[in-house]
Amino acid sequence: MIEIRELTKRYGGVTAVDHLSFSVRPGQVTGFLGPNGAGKSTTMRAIVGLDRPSAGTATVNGRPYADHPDPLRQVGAVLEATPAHRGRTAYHHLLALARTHGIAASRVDEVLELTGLAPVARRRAGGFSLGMRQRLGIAAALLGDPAVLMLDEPVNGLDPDGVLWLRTLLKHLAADGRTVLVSSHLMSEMAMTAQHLVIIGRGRLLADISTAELIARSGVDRVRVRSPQATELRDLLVRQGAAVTTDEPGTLLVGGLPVETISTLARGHDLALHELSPRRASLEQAYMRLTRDAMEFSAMEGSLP
Ligand SMILES: Nc1ncnc2c1ncn2[C@@H]1O[C@H](COP(=O)(O)OP(=O)(O)OP(=O)(O)O)[C@@H](O)[C@H]1O
Repeated sequence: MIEIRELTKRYGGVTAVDHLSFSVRPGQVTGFLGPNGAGKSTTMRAIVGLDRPSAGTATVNGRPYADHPDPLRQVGAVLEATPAHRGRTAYHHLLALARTHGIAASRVDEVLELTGLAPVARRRAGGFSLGMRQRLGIAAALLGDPAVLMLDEPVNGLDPDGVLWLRTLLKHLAADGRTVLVSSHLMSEMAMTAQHLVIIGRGRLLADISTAELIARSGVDRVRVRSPQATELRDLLVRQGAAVTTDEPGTLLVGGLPVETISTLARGHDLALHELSPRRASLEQAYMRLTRDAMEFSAMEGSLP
């Protein structure tokens, strides 16, 4: 469990994180979302004690990270993809880490298998691609078999196979009862990986919500209707107060009337329907709306005398 309470971090005149509070619970993947510069990395650095908060607290399993006698067994963190000594092989990099943290050497082979690095374990990390370095960072984070796993933008540099692999791995780790926090600026990726979402903008909390609920709240925006009598149908729907637009001949996008009403009206006027499909505002749109509003709000605040 990670608990952030009223966390604030200022760098000179810049407030990177602003009275932020949220909890990350075990048993599910939590996506940490926000546009570039929202404060995700700063928050994650504060969680592992790399950044000292200006105010507020960040605790892991009830204590600040630095107060744990066995931090590598508490939290596995992948904050940037440059962890390894370039001249060392992947195996020796992990072995050195294991030795300095009292972890059995046999665990090195386990994490190499888990991350798909076993075939390149004897190659020098200096020659690794960005994707391989990401995997090596994840292997290091998993060494202590930690209860909490935290990854900052781990998808960067991974190819589509790697993205799918990571998504599956994170879900398994969470299903085993671990706390998994993973940051991204891509809502589409997080919607497929995370069961819960914490969304921030300009260092402030915008939403702390289950992915399912955010999808449900995105709601039905409009109904797409196709008809060989689209013009008559459009006039009819407008008379009923609908907002109707057209993006291709014979097709209407109808706002303000439910599917049932459109169907009943068309039947009552003998108008044929070839398609009647509700369109959900995409999650991406819901996310953009949420973060854009935060930006505008902050811009307005900034312009006040
Ligand atoms: N060491 C630092 N010194 C000064 N300003 C910083 C420092 N670290 C971060 N910032 C500023 O704090 C704000 C938040 O940055 P942060 O890197 O935490 O955001 P982020 O959400 O992780 O963004 P990104 O997705 O671009 O990595 C930004 O305005 C950034 O310029």
